[in-house]
Amino acid sequence: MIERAGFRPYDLPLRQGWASARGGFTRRLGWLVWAESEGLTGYGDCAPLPAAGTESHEIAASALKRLISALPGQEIATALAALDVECAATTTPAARFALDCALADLASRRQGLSLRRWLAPEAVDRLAVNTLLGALGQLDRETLVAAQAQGFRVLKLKVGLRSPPEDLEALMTLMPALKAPTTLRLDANGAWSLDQARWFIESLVHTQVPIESIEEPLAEPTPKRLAELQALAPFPLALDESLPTRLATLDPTQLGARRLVLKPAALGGLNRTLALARRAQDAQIEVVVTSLVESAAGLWPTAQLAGAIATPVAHGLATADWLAADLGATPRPRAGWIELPDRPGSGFVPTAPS
Ligand SMILES: O=C(O)CCC(=O)c1ccccc1C(=O)O
Ligand SMILES: [Mg+2]
Repeated sequence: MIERAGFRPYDLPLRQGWASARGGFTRRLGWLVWAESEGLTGYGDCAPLPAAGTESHEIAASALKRLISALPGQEIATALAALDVECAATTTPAARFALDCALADLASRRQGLSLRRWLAPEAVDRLAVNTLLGALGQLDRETLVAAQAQGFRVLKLKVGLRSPPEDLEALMTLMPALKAPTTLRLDANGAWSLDQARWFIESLVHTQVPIESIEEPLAEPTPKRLAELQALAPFPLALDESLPTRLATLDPTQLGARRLVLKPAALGGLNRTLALARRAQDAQIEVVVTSLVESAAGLWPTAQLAGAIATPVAHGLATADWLAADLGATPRPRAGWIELPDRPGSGFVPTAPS
């Protein structure tokens, strides 16, 4: 039975400003959520980011208050099941993710299982991850060389902050610094019209720039437009922040794109993201799991989910270094991989007593 539950706000500064075609931020604000049962504590993180498809902080705060006050006296399994009824993932995904993680952390600790194996017995222990180098226009050669020296094989860059020709020229300039098998993952965050995206992709195809994928190329990503673009691209196009709004009616075979970027904090929880991943994979659609640049309390369960999904594609989980301070130790990439520990639960342990 859950005896106590609570949440407290956090405000973590970034080491450097985050920039994307959908705007940026310089700090991450959220809440550490916890639930206690029989001497164990489970943790979750609620860190809304409306640009990524979550609710606002105001809406998340009132949902958290309501959901957390209902926990004491409930069994963990009952509370988990109640989330499906009482908390619409479509309207409050970040709040639902936080509660879901706290309860799943608690349940898996109780069973002595890592969260990933509690989610899926066939979970893997190692995750390939990309590094995120920020906006293409601000990137220098040294950063590109250093990221490869650290062992990253997929380097992610934000594009669409300037015109497509400027972005293309910057890529051509950087290309000599790329050593095989390093590839670039580009994220346009919905910056382009169909004509701009077509021009950019067709131009790229004539260069030798090794592109791994492009996330959210289109301002209006209808399946028809995406399919037209995808037919031009020898690499996957991916849907990311346009996904949460379409979740209710989502048929993975009808998206027009070959890849989905899954952010469990924007999709409303671990199990429902895992279910979506399975449906996508059954339809030959690749999936990638990424963080919301939230605290370690959210990054750990997100990485555990990626372990449960078990795909070879690099995940966007190397985001801990964007934060100048954190709530606990973070999953650390080494040579382009995150090695998940065997200990029970998500792996998150808060550094200071709250
Ligand atoms: O994919 C990654 O490497 C990190 C996650 C990431 O880029 C991201 C983080 C917060 C909000 C939006 C995005 C994005 O992919 O657009
Ligand atoms: Mg993205």
